[in-house]
Amino acid sequence: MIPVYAGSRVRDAEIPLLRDSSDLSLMRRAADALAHQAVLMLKEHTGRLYGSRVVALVGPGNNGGDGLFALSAMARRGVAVTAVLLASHAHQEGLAALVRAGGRTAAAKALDGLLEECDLLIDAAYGTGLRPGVRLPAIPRHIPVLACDVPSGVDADTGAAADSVIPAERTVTFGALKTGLVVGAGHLVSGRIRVTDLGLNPTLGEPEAWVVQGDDLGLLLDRDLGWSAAGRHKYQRGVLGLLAGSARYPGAAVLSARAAVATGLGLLRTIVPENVAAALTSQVPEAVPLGTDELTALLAHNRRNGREGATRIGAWAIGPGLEDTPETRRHLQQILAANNPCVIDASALAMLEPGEHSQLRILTPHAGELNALLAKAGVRVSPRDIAADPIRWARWAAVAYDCVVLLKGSATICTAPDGYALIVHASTPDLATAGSGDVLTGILGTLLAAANFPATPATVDATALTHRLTDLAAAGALIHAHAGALAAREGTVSAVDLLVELPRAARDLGL
Ligand SMILES: NC(=O)C1=CN([C@@H]2O[C@H](COP(=O)(O)OP(=O)(O)OC[C@H]3O[C@@H](n4cnc5c(N)ncnc54)[C@H](O)[C@@H]3O)[C@@H](O)[C@H]2O)[C@@H](O)CC1
Ligand SMILES: Nc1ncnc2c1ncn2[C@@H]1O[C@H](COP(=O)(O)OP(=O)(O)O)[C@@H](O)[C@H]1O
Repeated sequence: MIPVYAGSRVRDAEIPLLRDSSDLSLMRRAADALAHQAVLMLKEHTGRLYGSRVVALVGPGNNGGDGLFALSAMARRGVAVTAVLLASHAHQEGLAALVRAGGRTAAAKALDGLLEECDLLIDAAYGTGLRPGVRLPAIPRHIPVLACDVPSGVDADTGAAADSVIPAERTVTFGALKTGLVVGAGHLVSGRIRVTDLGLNPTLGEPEAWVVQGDDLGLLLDRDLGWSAAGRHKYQRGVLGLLAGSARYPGAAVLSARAAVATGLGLLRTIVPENVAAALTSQVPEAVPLGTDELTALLAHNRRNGREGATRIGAWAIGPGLEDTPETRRHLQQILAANNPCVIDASALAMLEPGEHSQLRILTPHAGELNALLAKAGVRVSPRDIAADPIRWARWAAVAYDCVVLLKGSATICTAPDGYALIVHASTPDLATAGSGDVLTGILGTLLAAANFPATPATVDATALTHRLTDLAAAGALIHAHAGALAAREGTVSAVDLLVELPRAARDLGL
């Protein structure tokens, strides 16, 4: 797990250090790391170093200072370097170092001409000190860009990006991974990210969130708490109830059901409309239908005896393709009243009320659904606001609905009501395909069902419970992302391709 900090937090930690360190040692370390990555990129793109041409956009602050010191290091290695000064002033010591090393400076109006003969652009215009309203020069797409700390135009706190943002092939970031690089538009323009440690960690405090990766899966599932130990019988591997599907969206129920089974579920019980049942049975023979009367009896039994033992449903997956009818509302209310762990997706999200005390729920909205959830809770935001600061608004929804929220998008954000947040950011854009969310719901359902949550959560520390749910949500997103990566190797990715890759994805990640 990699800690992530708001860019302004890192800046606040850096500024006193920079002021106190007369030898500029921090800035030189940052610049050396930047120059190192620039050399790697030059070798990759041009196959040589000596005689290649590097231009840097240099802004008025310390970000520009990093760029100037990096250019001087490269000039000493035979690279022809030019600093394009975007403002009337630039970092003085950095400028002096550049001149000493034989580098050149140029005014902003010379940029277009310089770019015609440029092997690499270093973007050191603005970093964590960016204020809104910036206007940046357009860089032709064919020029490889290395961003210094943060791609210029990205808000390092939120991931919001200016229209003129300069997308980078790589970003070397200093001190810590910044929130703005892993969520929102910032995530889409940062390219490959390298973090250079500046020894700031003791002064940074609690991270804002954590980025999780495939090798974190074991930690997230917390095997000690009962995840799929070998030799368990099917009921212990997890029994999931699925409330999904409609005549209009019969495929959604099938996708969720198949995903749940492919992730290693013990037993699947399904409540789907009659006109979906036949298709479901033929495409998911593992599913065992659950009648309305049986549902009532089963939930009553759960209430009396807890969720342990044969045939007790341990968790629910609710929503994919569901139609809002009196019957589905009745089922939903019955299930929610039983307070089983559940993942709630798609149209079922619109059937929820804010403020219900329900820590065992994971809601899985995309940005549009999050917008609607927040509106219902009286929080007026636009989809643009959500795109500009997704962690903030996912947290608001987690508080308003008192449950865990998994916000889908190019980065997936999982957050608990107390703000604990995990980010899955390395997923392929190919996942953005119809039905992909239904697959995720099935995966999450299986993880919840197998996690053996205590039947009487009131006796368990509520925060620990929501953190465990958040961990499982992120684990599900990781498995989903890895299945997407495996499928993408063969070409475009459909939801069925994801299903095919799920068993391998689960095995690769050690599930
Ligand atoms: N403090 C330190 O020890 C270190 C700082 N580092 C660098 O320092 C950067 C932060 O430096 P700064 O705080 O100087 O911030 P920046 O260099 O990111 O930008 C601040 C400057 O840009 C101007 N500016 C901001 N927004 C503008 C806008 N919209 N239009 C026009 N001008 C605008 C400000 O007036 C100020 O002059 C980091 O991103 C990082 O690159 C690194 O060198 C690591 C070490
Ligand atoms: N640009 C993107 N890059 C990576 N993953 C994405 C991107 N856009 C969407 N996703 C992921 O694809 C899935 C789409 O889910 P959803 O929007 O519910 O689709 P559907 O309702 O069609 O099934 C989510 O897991 C989401 O995080």
